[in-house]
Amino acid sequence: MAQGVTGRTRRTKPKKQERTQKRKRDDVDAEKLEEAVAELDPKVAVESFTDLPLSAPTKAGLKSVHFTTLTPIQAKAIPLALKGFDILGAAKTGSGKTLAFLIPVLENLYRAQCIGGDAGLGAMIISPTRELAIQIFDVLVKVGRKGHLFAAGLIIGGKSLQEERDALARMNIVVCTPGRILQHLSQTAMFNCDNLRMLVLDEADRILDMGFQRDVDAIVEYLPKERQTLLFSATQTKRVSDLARLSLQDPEYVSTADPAESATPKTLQQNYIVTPLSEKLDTLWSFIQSSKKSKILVFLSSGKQVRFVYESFRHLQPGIPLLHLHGRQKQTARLDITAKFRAAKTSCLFATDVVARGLDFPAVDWVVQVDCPEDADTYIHRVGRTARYERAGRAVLFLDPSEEEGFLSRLEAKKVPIEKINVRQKKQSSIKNQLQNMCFQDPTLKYLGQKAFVSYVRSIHVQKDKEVFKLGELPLEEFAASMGLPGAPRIKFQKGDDAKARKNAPRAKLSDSEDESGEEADAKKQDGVRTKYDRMFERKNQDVLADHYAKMIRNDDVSPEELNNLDGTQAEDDDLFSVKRRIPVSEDEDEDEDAASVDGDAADRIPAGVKAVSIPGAKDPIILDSKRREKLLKSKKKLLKLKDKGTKLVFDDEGNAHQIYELENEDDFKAAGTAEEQRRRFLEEEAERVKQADLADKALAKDKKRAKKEKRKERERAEEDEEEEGAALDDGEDAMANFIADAQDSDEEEDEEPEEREEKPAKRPKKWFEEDGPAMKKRKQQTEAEPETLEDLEALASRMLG
Ligand SMILES: Nc1ncnc2c1ncn2[C@@H]1O[C@H](COP(=O)(O)OP(=O)(O)OP(=O)(O)O)[C@@H](O)[C@H]1O
Repeated sequence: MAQGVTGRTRRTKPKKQERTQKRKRDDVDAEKLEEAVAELDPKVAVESFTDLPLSAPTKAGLKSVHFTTLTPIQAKAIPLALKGFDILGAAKTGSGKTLAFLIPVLENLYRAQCIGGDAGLGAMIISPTRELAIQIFDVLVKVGRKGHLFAAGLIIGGKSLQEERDALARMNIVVCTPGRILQHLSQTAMFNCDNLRMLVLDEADRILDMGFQRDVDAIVEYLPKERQTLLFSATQTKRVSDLARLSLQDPEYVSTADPAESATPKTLQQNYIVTPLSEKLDTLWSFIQSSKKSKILVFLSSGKQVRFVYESFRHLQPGIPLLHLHGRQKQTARLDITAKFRAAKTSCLFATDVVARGLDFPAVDWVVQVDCPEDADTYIHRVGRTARYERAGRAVLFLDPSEEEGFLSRLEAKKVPIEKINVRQKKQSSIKNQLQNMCFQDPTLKYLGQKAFVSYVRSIHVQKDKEVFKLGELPLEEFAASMGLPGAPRIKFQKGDDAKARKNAPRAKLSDSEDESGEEADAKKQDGVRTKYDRMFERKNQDVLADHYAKMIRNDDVSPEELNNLDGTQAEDDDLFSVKRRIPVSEDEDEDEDAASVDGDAADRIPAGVKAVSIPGAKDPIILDSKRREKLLKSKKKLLKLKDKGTKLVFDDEGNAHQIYELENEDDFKAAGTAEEQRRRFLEEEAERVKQADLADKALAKDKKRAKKEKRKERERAEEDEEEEGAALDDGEDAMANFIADAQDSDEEEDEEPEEREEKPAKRPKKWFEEDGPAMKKRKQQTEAEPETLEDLEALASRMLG
């Protein structure tokens, strides 16, 4: 089959003459198949693909992927779909629904000889997420590549409209996401779907729900009414209104689920634990610690939660490769991460519901739901990422005591067999102090934590099921403390906030709203009025975060050690995830001569082609990737900064050095209380110190704001005085005077408040993580670059599609 990836159709070899001959043979085949399909009795059970009237290329494709027996949903749905019925297909997660619609798509278009550029678009397959669309496309290519001549492509965005447009014009089968295909339908003059024969909605209930409602209704308007429609999902919609929207004609409801049975696979073991919100992170950490040799998928409620948990756990070096995925990452990063998780033997992926549906990650051992899903259907899809197609798997759900009763009743209604288990107290460890320490030392992590907190609370606020999600009963202060935050950030809720609409909003839009909401935590005034200063403060923080995150996503999604692990060579646990800090360099100081050489160990970590020198006493070698760094070596004063500060030691009578604490008098130590008391006191003091530092930060910001306000008032007063004086001037002079005053004002404003300008945040000194040397640039090019050309994307997709 000819395949195109996000923007162009790519044809496989057969030369023109061979193709024409093949088309003739196919015509004959198609006619024979048509007769065979007409005679096919869908009530007669079929077991093997060879029992079905399928074309030779499809049979060969199935053989090449070693599929011989049909799964129950395939056995029921394929014969009906071949005969042209509209279908509502429902079967458990991992039961083979993808082929249940792909085989009929290939076959029905084949029999109709809807092949080649002139035939036009014959089938449209819509998926709710890009990842799932790619996976469907992957299966289509695998099954269709043994001799089918269709042109198939992916339209999921991440590519210029023009390139996608050109490709669409030649496609016979398109796999797409709703938003992007609608964009083409409404903006591409030459794109028409008059010949469309089949519409398929995978995860149909999701596509038909509130979030995609408008897009889907608009898409359907462009499609011919006379067509075959196939809807598939593990949690199927049967709402008449939904079916009417799609103009389904007497659809056949095909389900393999026994109504008395659960919609979850039998091979899945499901448990829940009750853990207060404030202990969730501790429980998750302890869980990961006890499952280091597993492949784990952890669901959290928002991208910000995912980012915070991933970043903080990474710093804590859990001894298992960590990955994270959410809808606001760039497409290339998302594809890369799904590919890595697919290939991994042991790994822990923190993700939002962007991977809850349809994705077929092989051999996931555990699905952990740290944040309660919005409803039972989401629960079913999430746990469905494990125990796929006859394999075993385990799922565990964390519930706050306030959620337990409500959510269990929702699961019971869906007959989900779930049992309570308790956490072994011996295995439970707390990371609260480490998180507190990390947030204190690293403001970026603190901001992330605050954003994560706010987004979590918002996600609870917007939940529709108030019997499960009771914001008032959640221990929010304790939750903030458990994340290492010095207090619970203040939150202002927006009216009419629609979680699903936000979920489906384009990435760019989302990041706007996200940034706005996130920073409310610190920056919004109690009366809700946002000043220029507030905006400036928000912008600065976003700036730090955005850059920091961009870098982390580009460089550190998987550390080299993690990559090793993914390759199967397990590194030492305690070597995992070390964060390599960059060496800070200040610009202006005296210079002097000094130099050194690289030590062997450090040299291993330096990319080939980059010069590096080590400084005696300094932890890391300096990478000579710029003139500035070379200059640095000439300044003794600067070099001093790079050396270790040293440790204070005390010498005993024999002249032996000791750490200070070693020489503390035992009686003194005992007098200060038990070790546990001292530890608790120390932690309390430290927590207080963090709180005070935070208050001081806020007070400072307040003072600055007041000073600025004063200045502005003074200036306004001066302007008023000037205006009064200038009133005596004649008209011409007056206009000129005003003009000059305006110009001066704007200059002044620039000098005084440059950071208040909306367009560009003030340039700030580079941080340790913002090195921009050649090595970095090269790495950036390799890892972060949004694919600019079609070839980039094709290369990427071909990696995905194997
Ligand atoms: N006939 C078959 N024989 C063997 N394996 C199959 C067959 N059909 C599908 N599979 C395998 O079963 C797994 C699950 O299939 P698929 O992803 O289509 O499930 P699904 O029902 O769509 O799941 P979900 O509800 O999560 O989307 C895949 O790994 C697929 O390769």
